Amino acid sequence: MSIISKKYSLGDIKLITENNKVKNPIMGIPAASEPKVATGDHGYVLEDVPHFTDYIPNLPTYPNPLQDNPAYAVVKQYFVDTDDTVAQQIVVHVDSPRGTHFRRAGPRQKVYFKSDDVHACIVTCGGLCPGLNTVIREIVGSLHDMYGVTRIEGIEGGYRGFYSRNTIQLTPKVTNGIHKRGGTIIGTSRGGYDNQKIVNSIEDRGINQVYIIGGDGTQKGAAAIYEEVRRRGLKIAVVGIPKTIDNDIPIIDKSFGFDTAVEEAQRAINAAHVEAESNENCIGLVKLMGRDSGFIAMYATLASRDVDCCLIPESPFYLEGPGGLFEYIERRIKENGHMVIVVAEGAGQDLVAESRTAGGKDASGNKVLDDIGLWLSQKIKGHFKKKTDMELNLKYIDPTYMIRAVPSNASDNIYCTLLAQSAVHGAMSGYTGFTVGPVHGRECYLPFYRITEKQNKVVITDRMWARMLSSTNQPSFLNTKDIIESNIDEAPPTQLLDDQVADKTVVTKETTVC
Ligand SMILES: Nc1ncnc2c1ncn2[C@@H]1O[C@H](COP(=O)(O)OP(=O)(O)OP(=O)(O)O)[C@@H](O)[C@H]1O
Ligand SMILES: O=P(O)(O)OC[C@H]1O[C@](O)(CO)[C@@H](O)[C@@H]1O
Ligand SMILES: [Mg+2]
Repeated sequence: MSIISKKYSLGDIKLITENNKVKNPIMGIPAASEPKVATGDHGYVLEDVPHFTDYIPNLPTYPNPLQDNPAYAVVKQYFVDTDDTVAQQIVVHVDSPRGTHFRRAGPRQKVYFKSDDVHACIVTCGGLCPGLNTVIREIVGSLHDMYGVTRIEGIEGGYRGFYSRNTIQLTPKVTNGIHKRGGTIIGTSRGGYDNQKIVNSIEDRGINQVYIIGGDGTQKGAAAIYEEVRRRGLKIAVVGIPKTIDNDIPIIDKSFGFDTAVEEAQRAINAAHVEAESNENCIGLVKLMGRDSGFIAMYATLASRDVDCCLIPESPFYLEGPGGLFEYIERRIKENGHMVIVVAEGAGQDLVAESRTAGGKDASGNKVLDDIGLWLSQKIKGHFKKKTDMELNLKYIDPTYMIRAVPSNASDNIYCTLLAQSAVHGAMSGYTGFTVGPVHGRECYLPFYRITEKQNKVVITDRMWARMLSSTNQPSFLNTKDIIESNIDEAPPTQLLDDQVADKTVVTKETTVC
């Protein structure tokens, strides 16, 4: 089987199931819901993605048409070696096991589809994000220009579009230039997920490659679509492309659109700073997106250097008393005459809860948050009116939707291009039930469960948060107990950190890391 490196004998590499039962990779095919994990010498672990050959026997293969493409023919070793994998951890110690690896993305020598037989579709789900149109454009371009595929459809309006809307024909002509526009030309939505209706629609339309662009909720839905497709024994590649402006998807370096969002947030922070500087005793308060993760707020703050306080969901804070937010604001205004505060929308929700107005869930089941920006504005104004003789000026700027409605910037456009090309190469090569993304700058195929099992969060015991604190000079609002109870116990995330801790678990050849 292709998951087994040819360099190892079967005795050296074992396919492991979730229950730690070792299966002979030739005799036993893991059930769909079981992770496909192989181990090798020195603690090498491959968390692989499914392939058609796992559940459909005797499939024909074809030479990859890219070998005749003049643009790629000159590139030496253009095709990815089937044994290439990418390490999850790159900071290691001399005695570290080799650790977890993911399959490297890219074109393979053999493909599992004839170009004329491919019938692809693309769907975008969840909130908007800069770069959605670029990914759509580049999937269409990659399928058409690299593999000669001509039947590509856009599913309108998210998951529910599979069973309730007509499709849009996507061609290079239709998608040309869309990367310069924000939003998604095929529309998006929350809710409306019906697994059976979606798979029925895919099957009825004769679609055999499904590209699903969306966040954590969308990827959970994509995983379930893959399971159903596999249960029905269909040769349909189900491919996820992770999208989240909040950068809360684990494993991958960062998500597309995040850079653009941080850049766009600078405009709001600059405006807040101009207002604050020009008016007496003035606070410029900016609310940015980030339901559960404060990456946009943290990176926008670090980039700007004009921010005096950044509040995120991961770092609890309090208003009154010594070491609290009000005390810090009073000091800062006395010293400087003005200040800028950036608050992520999910910050301080425990405080707002006392006077909750929102509540409930959206169509996808996400918690509807109270407006922390408005709440904080009122609290700060109220405090200064009551407790000080200072006339306080507060300018509240809420650019939330503006930072995600813009087109993607240059670096995100390139990022989206690599994602789309990797996704198409993966599907053409027979991989399915996977999502794609960069791990330490290398595009990888990742099993769905690895990116949906938890959310990526800012680690407040990490050096990046310390850099942020030292740039604003704000108090940490934490005591030792808070720090101990914070995410310190969790495995170190991979995103945007420069001090990853090497996995020191001693892993022997027979040990599983699932
Ligand atoms: N656990 C789940 N299983 C199947 N489908 C889901 C699940 N969670 C969400 N979905 C569906 O996925 C789609 C998008 O979900 P959601 O609105 O939560 O956005 P998302 O993909 O998480 O993106 P983001 O939150 O970054 O905007 C919706 O159609 C929703 O019904
Ligand atoms: O108002 P909508 O469209 O549901 O989107 C808001 C949510 O989308 C996100 O940007 C995630 O996509 C969150 O940060 C935010 O809470
Ligand atoms: Mg989500």
